[in-house]
Amino acid sequence: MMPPIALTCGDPNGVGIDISLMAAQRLVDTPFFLIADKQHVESRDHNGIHHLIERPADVLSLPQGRLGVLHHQFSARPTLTGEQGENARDIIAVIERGVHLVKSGAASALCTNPIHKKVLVEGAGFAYPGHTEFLAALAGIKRSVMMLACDELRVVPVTIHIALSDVQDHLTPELLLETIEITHKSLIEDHGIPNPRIAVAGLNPHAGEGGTFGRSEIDMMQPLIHKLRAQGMDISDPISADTMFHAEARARYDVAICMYHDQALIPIKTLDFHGGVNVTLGLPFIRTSPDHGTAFALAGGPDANPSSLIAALKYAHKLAQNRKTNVDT
Ligand SMILES: NC(=O)c1ccc[n+]([C@@H]2O[C@H](COP(=O)([O-])OP(=O)(O)OC[C@H]3O[C@@H](n4cnc5c(N)ncnc54)[C@H](O)[C@@H]3O)[C@@H](O)[C@H]2O)c1
Ligand SMILES: N[C@H](C(=O)O)[C@H](O)COP(=O)(O)O
Repeated sequence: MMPPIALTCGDPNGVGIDISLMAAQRLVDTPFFLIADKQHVESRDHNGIHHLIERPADVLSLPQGRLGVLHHQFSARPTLTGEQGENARDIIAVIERGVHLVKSGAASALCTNPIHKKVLVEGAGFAYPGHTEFLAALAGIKRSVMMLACDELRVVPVTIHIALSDVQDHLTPELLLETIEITHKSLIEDHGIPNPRIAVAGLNPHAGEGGTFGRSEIDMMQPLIHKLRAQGMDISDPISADTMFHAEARARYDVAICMYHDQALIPIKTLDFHGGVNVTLGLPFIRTSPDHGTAFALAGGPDANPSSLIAALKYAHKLAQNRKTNVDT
């Protein structure tokens, strides 16, 4: 049997603990444990389903429907009123602990509940835009890639958490090349797609309209695409982003490489907000996350929907199985 998945609690003022409790009651055959402060979980567990564990493997002997909790001491009780900087260091430490467990083999994959970036920056001087870049640093690699996936679509933003006005400057051929290569490799090795069909979104309206509305497509993207195609990659010319996400267009590719955050995330969160999963590609370990954020207004109540977290745990389980199969064969 594979080790369980390590699930971090994220910001305890967000919905992470609530949806983790709900996921434990609904998920079958996907063992996971939550790293969180036991008092935080106790105060939100209205059905008495959590159970403290000493080590990850203990969760494998719990009855179905129980939530195994690996205690991590936090500085403060969540106020459930929004941003609270006091716990910022502990939130980061839980992510580090999750990574340690997955690197050591005690966990088969890492799944992360949402963090609030501003809370971590202001409360602990967090030096990363999000999990994606922090996990690359903890793994000791230069770059990781963010992909969001649902049944109908996979999208990769090349630039992520930067101001729209900075996108053009950050969009270099090196960044585009690294992003496409990491995505291509992961789709083959982790996702079992032997020859992934890659669609590339243009940066400008109408993909630049032949240079009329911008030249990034002609000067930066096209030469790189020609080179990759000559190497055998199934990759499109820059496509006008406004016409690449309807059903017939989506059927023509396995992943859409998008130039900035919202170009990628608006279509997928519109199509399937509650089924979307955020996956980090290029790491030596598996990491997934729900596609939503901390949803502070819903924390502590019954209204948060656990579907995206459940999808993320299933996705992590599937990728862990694929990696195990690759190693075994
Ligand atoms: N993986 C992550 O750590 C992650 C992902 C996205 C956003 N964030 C962070 O979350 C914070 C809040 O971001 P936001 O307000 O833009 O997005 P959000 O996803 O937290 O909320 C957007 C809307 O969706 C609703 N919503 C979110 N999750 C839901 C759920 N499980 N069930 C029902 N409704 C849900 C919210 O109530 C809100 O109306 C920001 O700091 C952002 O950076 C973190
Ligand atoms: N860009 C993601 C989203 O909007 O859903 C999100 O902020 C997650 O980022 P990390 O996984 O890097 O924390």
